[in-house]
Amino acid sequence: MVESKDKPGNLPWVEKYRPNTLDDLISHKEIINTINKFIAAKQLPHLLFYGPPGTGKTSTILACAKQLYTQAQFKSMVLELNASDDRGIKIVRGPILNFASTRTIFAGSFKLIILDEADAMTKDAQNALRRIIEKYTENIRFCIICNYLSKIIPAVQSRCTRFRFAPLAPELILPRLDYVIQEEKLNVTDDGKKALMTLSNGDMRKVINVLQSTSMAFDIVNEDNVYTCVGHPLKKDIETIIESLMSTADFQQCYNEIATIKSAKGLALQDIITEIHLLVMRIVLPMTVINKLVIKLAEIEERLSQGCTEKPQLTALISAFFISRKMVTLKA
Ligand SMILES: Nc1ncnc2c1ncn2[C@@H]1O[C@H](COP(=O)(O)OP(=O)(O)OP(=O)(O)O)[C@@H](O)[C@H]1O
Repeated sequence: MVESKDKPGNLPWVEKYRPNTLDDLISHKEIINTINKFIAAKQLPHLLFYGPPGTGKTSTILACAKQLYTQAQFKSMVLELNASDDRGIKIVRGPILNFASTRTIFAGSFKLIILDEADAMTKDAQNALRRIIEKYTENIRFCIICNYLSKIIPAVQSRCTRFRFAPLAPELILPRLDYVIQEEKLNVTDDGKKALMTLSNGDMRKVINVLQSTSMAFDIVNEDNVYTCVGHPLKKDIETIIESLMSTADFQQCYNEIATIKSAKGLALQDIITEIHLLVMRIVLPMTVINKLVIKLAEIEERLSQGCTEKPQLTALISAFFISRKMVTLKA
């Protein structure tokens, strides 16, 4: 993995450590093997890559393009369109059609159009695209990249070979993370690495971005510093909040205690609910009470995701715990 050496030092680390070749990519070995075979046989079909962010979709097609074309050919043979470009029918009838309909000067080869974040394209634009995909197949190959397959019309899906990029497994992220740590000469603890991987949910971009910001803000990258850097609740904060919810007798006092932690650490109620949910199963309460509590937590989370303000939802959270405690005392 020598990809960082020839890139300028002021690049964000996600770009500095973007894989240059297909072999540098971690995970998705079956996909990479298949694509390598397509390239070797010079029979690349139209491609459709889908899956969650930061799993290597764009990196894969860029590495393929580097394998297919020399540096001098790259500019004239590859058209890359992403979210910053217009997503309507105009872009299909304009730049895409122009690029697809002009013949390549390199005999025997085809040009490549990379449509990144294609799920943002309008239905009209996608419908216009399907004719172009068919008509110019001899001259052009498309690589359509999206997060949500359902946003791509079936007609476009059926013209492409689909590959799903799953979230990256922690054991695959770890060697890559160690490599970046070693290259950047960082002081990272084991619990810091674990926190980076837990927060990222298999998104390598997030791992590298959070690593970069934490290492810039703190001398050492440990669990507490990682969570503090992204404003995610620390384990000990959640334990204090649960303790307060389970033992404080006075509603107002409980509200004040949680609101103080929230504002001192700049925490979002949604993150607090997610973390409480992970711990709530471990609280010793009768199953019927836990069931009701989990349903209430889900309702609060839903309201927050719909844009409700945090204050009433915090009181709803405290009420849910107070009702559960009341149910326990009534049962006893
Ligand atoms: N499989 C991988 N192997 C090595 N690095 C990776 C991999 N996936 C992602 N990365 C890192 O994350 C960064 C972002 O990856 P990339 O742009 O390929 O993700 P993506 O799947 O296209 O995401 P999005 O859907 O948000 O566009 C890369 O620059 C690279 O540093």
